Formats: sequence, C-alpha cells, structure tokens
Amino acid sequence: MRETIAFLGAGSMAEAIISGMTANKIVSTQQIIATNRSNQKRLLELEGTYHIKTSLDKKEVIEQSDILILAMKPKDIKVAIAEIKSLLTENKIIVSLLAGISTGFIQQQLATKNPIVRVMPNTSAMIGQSATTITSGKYASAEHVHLIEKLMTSIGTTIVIKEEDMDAFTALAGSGPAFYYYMVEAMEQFVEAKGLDKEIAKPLMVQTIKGAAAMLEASHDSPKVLREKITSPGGTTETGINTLSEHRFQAAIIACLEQATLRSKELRDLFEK
Ligand SMILES: NC(=O)C1=CN([C@@H]2O[C@H](COP(=O)(O)OP(=O)(O)OC[C@H]3O[C@@H](n4cnc5c(N)ncnc54)[C@H](OP(=O)(O)O)[C@@H]3O)[C@@H](O)[C@H]2O)C=CC1
Ligand SMILES: O=C(O)[C@@H]1CCC=N1
Repeated sequence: MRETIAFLGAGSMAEAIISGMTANKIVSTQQIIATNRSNQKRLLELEGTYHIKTSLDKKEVIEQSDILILAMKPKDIKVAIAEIKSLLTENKIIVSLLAGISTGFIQQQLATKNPIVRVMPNTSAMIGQSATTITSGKYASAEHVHLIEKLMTSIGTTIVIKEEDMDAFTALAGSGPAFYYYMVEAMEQFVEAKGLDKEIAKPLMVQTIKGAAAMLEASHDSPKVLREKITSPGGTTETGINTLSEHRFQAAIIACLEQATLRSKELRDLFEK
C-alpha cells in the first residue's frame, strides 16, 4: 500500500496493529507515524522497536498521513477531535478503533465530510491473528472500506458488519481474547495447586486451545457435537462438564457477553455527550 498511516494514540492497541502491519510488510515502517497525548518515552520505545516515525506535533503527524487511526480511549475522543479538526483536509480517511463510539458522533464532532471507518480489532493483531470487524460511516465509500479492509487484513481476518452489531462483536471479538485468557488463568491456578511442572503444562494448555480452535474451523460438526465426541458416558469429561453446569458456566459466559455489549453502548452514552 502507498498510503501513510498515522496513529493518534500509542497504547496497547496501536502497538498491536503496528506490530502486525510491520511484520506483514503491507506498509513500510517509514509509512507509519504515531503520536500520543504527552508520553514521549513511549513514542521513543515504539520508534526503537518498530522503526516507525513518531512525533508529539499533531500538525506534523496529520499533514503526513493519508489514513488517520484514532487509538485513544473513548473518554478522550472529544478532546482529541477538538485538537485535530482544524488540521484535517477532507481527503484523509479517519479510522476509529474506539469501543462504543459511533461513526455518527465522530462525524458530527469533526463537522467535516471526511470518510470514517470504524474497526474493532483485538490484541492478537500483534501476531497477525486479530478477528476484526469493520463498519462504515456516512461519507465512507465502498472504496474507502475496501482500502481499510485491505489494511486490516494485514493484522488478521476481517469482516464487514452493520454498525448496530458493533457492540456485540466488540464483546465477542474485541474483548474476546481476555475472556479466553481468564479461563487459562484458572487453569494455571489448577496447575499451581497440583504442583505440576509449568514448563510442561503451558505448551499443553496452549496446544489444547489451538487444536480446539482448529477443529472449530475445520470440522463440519457443531461445538456441541465436538464436545459430545469427547464426552464418554461416565467418563472424566462428563464429570467435568456436569461440574461446569452446576456452576452455571454457560450462563456466566452469556452474562459476561451481555454485560460487555451493554458496556459498549454505555461508553457511547457516557462519552458522546
Ligand atoms: N486494548 C484492546 O484490546 C482494544 C482496544 N480497543 C480500543 O482502542 C483504543 C485504545 O485502547 P488501548 O490501546 O488499550 O488504550 P491505551 O490506554 O493503552 O492507549 C491510549 C493512548 O491514547 C493516547 N491519547 C489520549 N488522549 C489523546 C489525544 N488527545 N491525542 C492523541 N493521543 C491521545 C494516550 O497517550 P498518553 O499515553 O500520552 O496519555 C495513549 O497513547 C480504545 O478506544 C479501545 O476501546 C479496541 C479493540 C481492542
Ligand atoms: O476493554 C475495552 O473497552 C477495549 C475494547 C475491546 C477490548 N478492549
């Protein structure tokens, strides 16, 4: 790609995307420039690791960019837009990573006709394994969406969705890795309690998740059928599943996703004021 990409915000998600993009070489490191609110040390760290450009001068960053990625927290969006709106020309594509915040709000705050594309990646972008959803704002053409899709494909799989579904997919895929990590944390507690060798346990746990994910992808069987094929009557799996069921495991997962979805909407209500 020929476009220059600017990150407004240089935190974990910006880094995960920079890492994925630079490893994939979809853009050269010199086509990426990042800025943040004030943390110069962090910018130097990113410069050192990824050999990208950084600057605390927003004017310089914006002038150099064709695609501007908003990567600050939802609570900071209003101030961030106020800082950049007078620096923008309408040919720049704005990409938002922000949970909850709608394209309509960004458009209204900018008061310009810049195309806006909203994406929800996850931190597995770091190794090119994100599951990213994409949706478009009012002035984003199919061509703009296609360009951002191409860019995001460098950090994993991408799917274009309706904006109204963003909250739910933010829960499922944006936050999703954290929910799996939380389960692995519990497994680690078990390993510790049993006094098992962590060096042996970790690769086994990781391969078990990888294998299950690969089965979900490759097999025509539903998750339920896949589970039943492991569950011998009167065996270990059945006992384990019954215990999860007694602890209302599935209800807990559904509640977790419901609440995370709701929080995405709440972030909109809170910070679009
Ligand atoms: N982390 C994740 O897994 C995911 C996060 N997201 C979304 O990505 C966004 C960023 O999250 P995350 O990386 O975790 O957050 P971090 O807190 O790690 O980073 C936030 C960054 O925003 C910068 N910032 C704050 N205000 C401004 C401003 N006015 N102009 C420029 N930069 C500013 C901060 O700079 P400074 O350090 O100088 O204050 C910091 O670099 C959020 O909106 C989140 O919803 C989306 C998907 C997944
Ligand atoms: O927790 C959050 O709000 C962000 C959005 C998805 C993942 N992290």
